[in-house]
Amino acid sequence: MIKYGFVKLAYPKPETHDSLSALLRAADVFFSKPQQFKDQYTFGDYGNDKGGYTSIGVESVHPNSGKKDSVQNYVFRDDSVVDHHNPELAKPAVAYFREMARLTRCLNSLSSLALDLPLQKFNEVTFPSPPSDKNGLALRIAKYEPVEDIRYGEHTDYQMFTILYTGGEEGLQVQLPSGEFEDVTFEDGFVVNAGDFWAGITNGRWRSVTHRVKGGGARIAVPFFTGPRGSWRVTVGGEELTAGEWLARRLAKSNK
Ligand SMILES: O=C(O)CCC(=O)C(=O)O
Ligand SMILES: [Fe+2]
Repeated sequence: MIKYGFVKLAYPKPETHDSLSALLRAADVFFSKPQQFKDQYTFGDYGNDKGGYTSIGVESVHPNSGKKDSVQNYVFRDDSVVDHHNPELAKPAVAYFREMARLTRCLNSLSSLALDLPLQKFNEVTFPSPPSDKNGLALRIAKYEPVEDIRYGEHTDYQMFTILYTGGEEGLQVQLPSGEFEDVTFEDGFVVNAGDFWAGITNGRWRSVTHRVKGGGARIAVPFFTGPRGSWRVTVGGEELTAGEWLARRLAKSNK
């Protein structure tokens, strides 16, 4: 986290891998459906509160590049309000979302220990009890087109952690402190990226890592984003604002 802004994490338990496999099978089926079928699950811009489908050529994740990414996505923002979603995808997605929420609790506690902070500090803001405003958790299932060009522009992730399944195929590249981009693959688990909030939380000790997806064969990746309730106050690049304001600002840019 200090030098590279990411770590590799082996599957914590077999159930995680099983629920991921079920999700990948359902995703394969969903993305192979006709465009008109998939479009009925679009509920707004990428990043909207209901989640759902975003077609190819909508997202533009590199801030200010204006270049559209060669990817289609399906997003779940919740593990309970799912009636509007594609049912075949929602079933395994909810199970996987819950696995990821459990893993998020572990990573949050581990972070507190590493930073010498109260053990439940990050869990209290990610999973407030009773639930107050919306947290930043989101499951993204991304199907990349087989193209030679960069398929997902360079960016940092917006919030706390990204627990990313990349499969064994090349695609993900992270920027090293030297400025070079290096291929990262990990078949037996997740790549966990640090997002934009950590630098403010740790006084600059942990950094968010710039990464992108290079060209290659068709590929599915499954990032799970973790983030606090929207009203939590954060500092990003010297500016103090709420987590929700920062997330909305970054998402708005990625829809341009
Ligand atoms: O597809 C990948 O490996 C990376 C995805 C990513 O960077 C993201 O969703 O923020
Ligand atoms: Fe990312």
